[in-house]
Amino acid sequence: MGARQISAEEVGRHSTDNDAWIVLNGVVWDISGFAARHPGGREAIEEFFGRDGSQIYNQIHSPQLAEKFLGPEKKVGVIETTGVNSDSDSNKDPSTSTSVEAAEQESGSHLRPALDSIISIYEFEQIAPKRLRPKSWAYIAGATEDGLTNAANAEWYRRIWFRPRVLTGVGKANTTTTIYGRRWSSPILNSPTSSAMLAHADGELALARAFSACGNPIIIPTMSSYPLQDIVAALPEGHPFFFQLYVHSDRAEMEKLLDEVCALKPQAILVTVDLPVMSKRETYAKYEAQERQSKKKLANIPMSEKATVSAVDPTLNWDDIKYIQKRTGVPVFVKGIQTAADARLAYEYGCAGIYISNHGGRALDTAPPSILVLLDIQANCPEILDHMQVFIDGGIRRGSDILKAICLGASAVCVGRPILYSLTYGEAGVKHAIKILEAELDSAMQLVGITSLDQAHPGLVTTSALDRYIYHGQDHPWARKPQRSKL
Ligand code: HEM
Ligand SMILES: Cc1cc2nc3c(=O)[nH]c(=O)nc-3n(C[C@H](O)[C@H](O)[C@H](O)COP(=O)(O)O)c2cc1C
Repeated sequence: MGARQISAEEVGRHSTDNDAWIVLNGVVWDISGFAARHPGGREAIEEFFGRDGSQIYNQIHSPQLAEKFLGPEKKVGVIETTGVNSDSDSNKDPSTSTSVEAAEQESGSHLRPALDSIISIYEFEQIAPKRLRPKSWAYIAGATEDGLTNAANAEWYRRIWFRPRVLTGVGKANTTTTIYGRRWSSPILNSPTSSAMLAHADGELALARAFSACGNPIIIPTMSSYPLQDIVAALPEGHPFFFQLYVHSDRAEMEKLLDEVCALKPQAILVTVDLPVMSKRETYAKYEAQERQSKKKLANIPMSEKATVSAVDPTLNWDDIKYIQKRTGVPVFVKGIQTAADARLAYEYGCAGIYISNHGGRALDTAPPSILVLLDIQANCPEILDHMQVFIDGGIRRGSDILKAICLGASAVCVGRPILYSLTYGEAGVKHAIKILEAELDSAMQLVGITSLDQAHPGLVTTSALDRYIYHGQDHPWARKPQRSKL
C-alpha cells in the first residue's frame, strides 16, 4: 500500500505545538511536542508548523535525520504535488538563511582575508563572526554558562613549559604517526561537530576531502549535515574514518544506525558520553531570547526547559558500552572522559581507546581542562596508556599544544571550533588550517630537540604549575562527606 497523499491544506491545519505537522522533502511528519526538544532550539522549527520546512532543514541536516530521530511511526504520509506553504518565502528573510554567503551579504564583508595571509589558527576565529550568521556564530562559539572550562582548555596548555634539549641533530622532523597500522601525516583529526553546514554549504564533504588530502583520517559525527554514506564516498576508497556515536534512547534505532556504520568499516566508534542532558548554553540562549523579542514573539519557554532536554539517551551506562562493542565487533572509544577513574573503567570494560574531552566546555562548566585529565591519568593509572589509544580535544590551538599532549601520552589530538571556522573557506580553508598546525608541530618538535613523535616523552615538558590540581586516588585527599543524619 502506498503512503497516504496529504494536501497542503490538511498539513496547514496542524500548526500548533501539540498538533504540529511539517513537510520535509515531500514527506509529512508529525512533530507534535518536538519543538521544545529540538536541540537547535524551538525557534528554528516552530515557524514551519503546518508548512514545508525542507529548504532550511536541508541546509542544516541530512535527509535521514528526521527518520532517525523522529522514527518511522511519525511519518504521516507524502505531500500531494501541488504546493504547501514553503519556506522559500521565509528564506528571502536573511535572518532565516543559514549560508555563509548570506552572512557576508548581511555584514557587507564580501572582502575577506586571502587564505595565504592567514598564519595562525586564531585568525580563523577572528574572521568567523564576520563569515557566519550571528546565530551560527553564537551556536558554534558558545559554551556552557560562564565558559570557564572552554577558556581553561586552551589556557592550561600555556601553563605547561617545554624543556628543550639541544645539539640532538634535528635536520628534518617527521610529524607522522601510526594508529591501527596506518601511517597518518600527523596526529591531527577534526573533533566531531554536528551540522558542519552551518559553516559551509559543503559541510562534512569538504572536511572529508581536506583531511584525506592532507593524509589524515576524519571523525564523522552522528549529527552530520550530509548522509554518512555521502561523506564516506567523499573520501578516497578505503581511507580511514572514525564514527562518533550519540546513543539514541530508542535502542532499535541505535542498532539500525550501528549496522549502517559498521557496513562502511570505521576504524573505531567513539561514543559520546559527556552530555547526557543538554547543558545551559547561555550565549546561544541569549541570542534566541533576543531574536524572540525582536520578532515580538511571546517568550513563553522558560530558559531552563531547553537546558533539560537532549536528543541523546540520559540513561546510557557502562553496560551499553559493553553492548556496543559486542554487537559491532569494532573498537570502541569513550568520548568525554574527564577523570582517571573513568579512564580506568573504560579500560576494564574493554574499550580500545579513550577520548579525553569536556565537549569543548559545552557540557559541565568548571569540569577540568582536558590536559589536566591526561595528567590525572598519568598520576593514577599510567599503565592504561600502554594499552589504549588516547585522543584528546579542547583548546588545541597551536602545534606546540599538540606536542605537549603527545609528550604527556596522547596518541592524537582533535580540533573542534577552529576547524569549523576554517571551513567557512570551504575545503581549502580546512587544508590551510591543518597545514598551519602541522608546520607549527614540525618546528616545535625540532626546537625541543626531537625529529619523530616516537621520541616525545613527559621529560620534555614541565607541568609543575598544574601538578597541585592532581589528586591521587578517587577521593578528595582531606575533605570528608558530613554525616548529618546523626544531628
Ligand atoms: C528531526 C529531528 C531533528 C533533529 C534531531 C535536529 C537536531 C538539531 C541540532 C542538534 C541542531 C543544533 C546544531 C547541531 O548541533 O546540529 C539543530 C539546529 C537546527 N535545526 Fe534541527 N533537528 C531536527 C529537525 C529539524 C527540522 C525539522 C528543522 C526545520 C525545518 C530544523 C532546523 C534547524 C535549524 C534551522 C537549526 C540551526 C539553528 C542555528 O542556526 O543554529 N531541524 N537541529
Ligand atoms: C558546534 C559544535 C558542535 C559539536 N557537536 C558535537 C557532536 O555532535 N558530538 C560530539 O561528540 N561533540 C560535539 N562537539 C564537541 C567537539 O567534539 C569537541 O569536543 C570540542 O569542540 C573540542 O573543543 P574545541 O572546540 O576547543 O577544539 C561539538 C562542538 C561544537 C563547537
